[in-house]
Amino acid sequence: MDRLTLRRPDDWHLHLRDGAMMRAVLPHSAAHFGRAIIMPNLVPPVVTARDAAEYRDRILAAKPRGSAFQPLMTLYLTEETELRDLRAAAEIGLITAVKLYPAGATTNSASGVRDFTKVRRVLENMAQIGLPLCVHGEVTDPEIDIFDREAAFIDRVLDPIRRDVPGLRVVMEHVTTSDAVDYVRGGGDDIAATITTHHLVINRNHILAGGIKPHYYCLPVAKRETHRRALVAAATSGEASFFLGTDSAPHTDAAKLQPCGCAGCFTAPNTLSVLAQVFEAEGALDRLEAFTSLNGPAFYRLPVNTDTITLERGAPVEYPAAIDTDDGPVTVFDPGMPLHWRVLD
Ligand SMILES: NC(=O)N[C@@H](CC(=O)O)C(=O)O
Ligand SMILES: [Zn+2]
Ligand SMILES: [Zn+2]
Repeated sequence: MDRLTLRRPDDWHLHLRDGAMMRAVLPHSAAHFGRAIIMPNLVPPVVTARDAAEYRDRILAAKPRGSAFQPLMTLYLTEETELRDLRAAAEIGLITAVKLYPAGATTNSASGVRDFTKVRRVLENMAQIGLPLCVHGEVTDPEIDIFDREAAFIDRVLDPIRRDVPGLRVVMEHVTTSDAVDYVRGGGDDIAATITTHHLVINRNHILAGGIKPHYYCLPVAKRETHRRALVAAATSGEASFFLGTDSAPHTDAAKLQPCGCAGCFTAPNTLSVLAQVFEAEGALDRLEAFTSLNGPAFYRLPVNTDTITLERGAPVEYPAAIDTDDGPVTVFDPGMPLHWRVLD
C-alpha cells in the first residue's frame, strides 16, 4: 500500500498557547486536523465562559486564510468554577469539555483542584448534561514516585470520583501506562483515553540513556518499554475507547534547555507521518483512521469530518528541526526514525 485516504483527523488534546507562539504553531495543526480540543492552561488560565469565547476568537483570527479548522474550547476547572457560567457555556456550544488539572501536576496547573469535594457539584452537573471531563491523571503527592503517579491517580482519585459521580463522562488524557489502558478498557462507555504521538514512540530510556534529552521530557513522563507497547497495542487495536490527542505542547528552546526545563513535546508538524509509520510497523494501517478520525468524534458525540486527507508513502519526509516564533525557536519532535508517509496537500 502506498496511498492511504482517511477521514480528516481531529486532535483531541492540543496546546495552542497564545500570542506570537499561537500564530506560529496553529498553522501546523490547522494544515491537517479538522478540529482540536484546545487545552485551557494559559497564564492566566481559561476559567470562565468569557475567557473561552475571547480565546476562541483569538484562535479564529490567527487561523490561516481558507482553513476550516475548528477549535473546540474547554474550561479550566478550579475550586471556584461557577456552575451557572459553566452550564451556560455548555448550552450554547461554546465549550466541548472541561479540563481537570490536579493542582501542581503539570505546566500551568497551579490554579487546579486540590480538594475534590469542592468540585463535586460541578461534576454532578456535568454528568447530568453529558459534558465530558478531560483529566490530567497524575497524583501530586511528592511521596509518590514520578513513574507511579498515573497508576496511583487511578486508584486514589479517578476511580473514587467515578464511583461518587455515576454517569460522569471522562477522558483520561495522554495515558502512559498499561494500568491506564487496562482501567479504560474495563471502564465501560463513560470513559475513554487519548494517546499522544510521542508516547507511542519513546520510552524513558529515550529521555535518559546516553545523555539527557530535554526535548523528550513531557508529563506524564514516558514510562518503561512494556508500557509503551501497551499504548501501541491500544492505539492500533481500533477499540473505540482510544483516540488521538497529540498533546503537542510547544515551549521555546530557551524554556526547555535550562536547569529546570519545561515539560512538553511539540509534535504538530510531523504527527501524522509519525503515526502512519507506527501503525505501518504494526501492520495496522487499516486501523489508523479509527484512531485519528472516528473514535474521538464517537466519544464526543460529534459527527465525523466529511472531508478526507491522503497520505502517500515515498522517500523520507523532510520537516524542520525547529520552527521559528517571535519568542524564539521551538524544536520539533524527533521520532528517531525516517518517516516515509507524507500528507498530500
Ligand atoms: N504534556 C506536557 O508535558 N505539558 C503540557 C501540559 C500537559 O498536558 O500536562 C503543557 O502545557 O506544556
Ligand atoms: Zn496533561
Ligand atoms: Zn497537554
